[in-house]
Amino acid sequence: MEFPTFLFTLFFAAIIYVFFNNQRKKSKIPNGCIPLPGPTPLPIIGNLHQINNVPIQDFIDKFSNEYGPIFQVHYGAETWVILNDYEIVKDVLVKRSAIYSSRPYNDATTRVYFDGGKSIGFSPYGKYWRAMRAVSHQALTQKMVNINYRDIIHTEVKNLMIKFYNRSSESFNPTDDLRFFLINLSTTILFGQKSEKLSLQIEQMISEIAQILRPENGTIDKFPWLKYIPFVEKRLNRHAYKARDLARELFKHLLEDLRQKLKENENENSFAAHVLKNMNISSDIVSKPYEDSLENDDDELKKQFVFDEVDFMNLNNSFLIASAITSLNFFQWIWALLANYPEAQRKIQKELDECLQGNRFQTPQDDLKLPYLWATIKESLRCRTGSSTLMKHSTTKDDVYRGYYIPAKTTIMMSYKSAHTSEKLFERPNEFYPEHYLDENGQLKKYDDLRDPWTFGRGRRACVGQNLAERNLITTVGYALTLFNVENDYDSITGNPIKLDLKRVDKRQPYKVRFVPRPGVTLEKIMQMN
Ligand code: HEM
Repeated sequence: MEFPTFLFTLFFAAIIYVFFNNQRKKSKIPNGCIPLPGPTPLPIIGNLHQINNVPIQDFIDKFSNEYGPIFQVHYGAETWVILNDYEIVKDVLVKRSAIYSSRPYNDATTRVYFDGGKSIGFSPYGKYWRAMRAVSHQALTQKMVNINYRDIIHTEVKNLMIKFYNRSSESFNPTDDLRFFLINLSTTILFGQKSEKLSLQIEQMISEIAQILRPENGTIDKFPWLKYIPFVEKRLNRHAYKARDLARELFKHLLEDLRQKLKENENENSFAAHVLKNMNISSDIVSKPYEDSLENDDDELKKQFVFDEVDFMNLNNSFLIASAITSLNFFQWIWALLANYPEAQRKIQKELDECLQGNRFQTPQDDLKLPYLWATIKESLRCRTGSSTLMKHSTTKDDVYRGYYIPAKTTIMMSYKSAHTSEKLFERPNEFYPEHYLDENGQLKKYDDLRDPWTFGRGRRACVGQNLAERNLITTVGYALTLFNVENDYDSITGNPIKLDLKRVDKRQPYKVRFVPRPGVTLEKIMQMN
């Protein structure tokens, strides 16, 4: 068959397949259930004509007004059920988490980059994921973070502060310094090592993987038949293949180094060392997350899961990506926010000065004396999450929720906005107001499942690195405000500060701020402070 004829036949076959598939899905809705509302899809492209290139939050707002807080859209062959109400999101993530805690199978990320879902973040819900999660959790408890990683955080944050001090005569965009700070911090925590070469390799790998992580990316998920055309598949997944090759090379060396280090010192304390000691790794077995996670695996729960080396490397890789990308989002935002709100800085500095007397840095033991700092971190996470929706979830079996039929393997997208900007939950939902998290005595309010930021997720699949992430955020912002006033750039003619447009910062547009040393702060003093 000629190639164009082959393509045409394939295209035609795909139309028929999608058409019949849609009909089949419609007829499968059980009696008494309501079909999910949503814009009418066209054959093959679904709702792409209405949602492609539209910011996710914009179409969520638009369709929610029309169809309510639960609706579906079709990204080509992919169906997303969108939840845009915090009570519903909580129901699904917490009360019905046994059904809603899987991840959709994404061609570039799951199949190519993570070798068929061999990782914690992209594995299906089930036996494999539970075993991954247990190993990770052990290495990231509050206690482990404070005992094992706090010193590393202290050292790396102090180095960052020295960089900021050395640039204190200018206004600058801190993104590059922050990126390398986060990579160095992650590699030191994960593997007990850092170097410029390593940072550059990771930087390259992350920039490739970042191209495929956006929820709306994934042409092959929208048009699955494309993957049967070899050169098209290779081209569409080029970032995933490149990132995978870089990761394999990188982690192979890191694993060799780690094994060598453990021979020399079995008390090696890095995250990877801890995981390697607790993970049952065999060279004979090849785990297959999808097959290994089949339902009815309860009897197997007590048996220790057997992993392979790729699982180990991909677990560490997931942590690297998860920590570097999400934390960078936070840090790109927080300095702009603080520069625009000097009054919040003064309140934080007052409590830092009272607690530390200007001659040391804070430690986890000081946490209770720093409520305004904690409230500011929470409020900045509430005001800006870095993406409109949580990481995609997926259903493990059919469910009927509020009368709607939601079949197994449906992709579930949950919007942060419904909780973060709810007038029912917040006095000033659209303002930066750290007092949202303080009680009448100025103390941090007790954790509240609805009002606390949803930025780390909720339920079984919530961020497993939250303790580490929060320790890092609080330490970095606390150290910075102990040493500096974060100021807006000045207009060179009038000398007036230029207030930043936070909407542009939110869209990751570059901006500049100044880190102006506070009275008495010198390089020598920073070097001496512990
Ligand atoms: C500001 C920093 C961070 C934010 C905002 C953040 C946020 C999130 C969110 C929203 C999820 C998905 C929750 C869900 O699907 O319901 C997640 C998952 C995850 N995070 Fe984080 N994270 C941060 C830092 C970290 C760090 C430092 C680590 C590692 C040490 C980490 C490791 C992970 C992992 C492994 C998962 C996947 C969990 C799973 O699928 O079971 N994160 N994170």
